[in-house]
Amino acid sequence: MGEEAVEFSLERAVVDTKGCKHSALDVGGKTYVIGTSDDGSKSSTVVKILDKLTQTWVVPTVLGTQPMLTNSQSAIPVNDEKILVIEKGVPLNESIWFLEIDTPFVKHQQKIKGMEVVSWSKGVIGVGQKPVVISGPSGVGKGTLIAKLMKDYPSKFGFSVSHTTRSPREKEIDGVHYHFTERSKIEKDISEGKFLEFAHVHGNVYGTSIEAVESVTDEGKRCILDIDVQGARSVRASSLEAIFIFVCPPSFEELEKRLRARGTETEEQIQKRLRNARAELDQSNAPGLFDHLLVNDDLETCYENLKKLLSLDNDKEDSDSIFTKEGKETASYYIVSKVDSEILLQSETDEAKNGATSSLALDLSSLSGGAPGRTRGLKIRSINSF
Ligand SMILES: Nc1ncnc2c1ncn2[C@@H]1O[C@H](COP(=O)(O)OP(=O)(O)OP(=O)(O)O)[C@@H](O)[C@H]1O
Ligand SMILES: Nc1nc2c(ncn2[C@@H]2O[C@H](COP(=O)(O)O)[C@@H](O)[C@H]2O)c(=O)[nH]1
Repeated sequence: MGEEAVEFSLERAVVDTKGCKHSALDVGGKTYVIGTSDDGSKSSTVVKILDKLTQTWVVPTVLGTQPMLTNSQSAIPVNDEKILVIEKGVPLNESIWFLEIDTPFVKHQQKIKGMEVVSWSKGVIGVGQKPVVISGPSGVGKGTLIAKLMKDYPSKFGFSVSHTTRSPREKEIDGVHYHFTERSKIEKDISEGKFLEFAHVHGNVYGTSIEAVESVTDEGKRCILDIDVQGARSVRASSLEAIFIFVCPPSFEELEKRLRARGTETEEQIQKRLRNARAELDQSNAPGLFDHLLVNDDLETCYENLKKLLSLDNDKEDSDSIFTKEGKETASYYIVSKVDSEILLQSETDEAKNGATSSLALDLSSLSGGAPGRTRGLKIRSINSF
């Protein structure tokens, strides 16, 4: 744990050290100082914590995708678990960040790392559609069904590109089908909290990075994950709200036939996959794990059933669009106050001062997700005056 003397003075909410603006906030028995450090060549975001009882400073391990707080920022505690930080001078939908200081994710990381941990989570306006987890034994046809979906609805769905330590098959492209990676690299990234889930599957490591899922949702698409049952279980236990579908074969014999006909595995690998398939099929009915079971007997029938589950017969517009319009503005906002679950923001820029959006209310009542991924569900509305 990095304890050190720091030259901050904490008399005001914003402290100015060596020309850099820092926000200092009291939450519980601690003071959190958030700002930038400039070593001359590049600036980076820093977080330091003062334990007010012992008067010791700690530099915590910082997880999550970090903001580049190159401009000044304003901050306010949302509750005992997180601090809202708004960076000034960038479009609103790029400027909202949460510093998680005592959420379940942060507590868990503190326990496993045995040190002070905080985590950044980017705030996103709107919720996006729930990702879809598709699981089932190797050879059942998950990839075939997903490929059909992506071909028919390229603007609606995006694939979560997993990382794996297995070797590429003929025609598999790095970055498209998988990120093919070294075991030491994936293990390092997992230990740094960059993965939503990972599992040892058929003798290799497979994992879904947080970025793989979040980048698809950021594009306004619904994310599809093709992962094994262990992975599905981990995602269920995570903060990601998703729909879980298990694809079953019509029979074990048919599964074996498909796996052999695919011709991508050695006999030894096929035997291993079939052994694992029995265990996966046993878990398909585990209470609270899968929302839907789909039998992939006739491919076209199964595909039609999958489309029904995903309501593709019902072409509703994404209701998020009504919340995202305001987020594109490049006004520079600062936090005025917190009223119930709303944060009131005031613009500093001239053009917004004269316009209808000089004041905004940021509604935090329906947040979802959170570190190590994005915090979604923010809503904003214009208000004329406070
Ligand atoms: N309904 C079906 N009837 C007959 N063959 C099928 C059907 N669905 C898929 N297949 C074939 O079965 C083989 C396995 O399918 P696929 O590769 O999609 O399985 P998978 O579940 O994605 O496997 P893995 O988990 O190993 O990636 C492929 O050759 C595919 O063409
Ligand atoms: N837990 C995870 N499982 C994954 C992931 N990506 C793929 N998989 C599963 O692995 C097996 C084998 O895949 P293959 O491409 O080698 O045939 C299959 O069941 C996939 O669903 C992942 O990121 N996490």
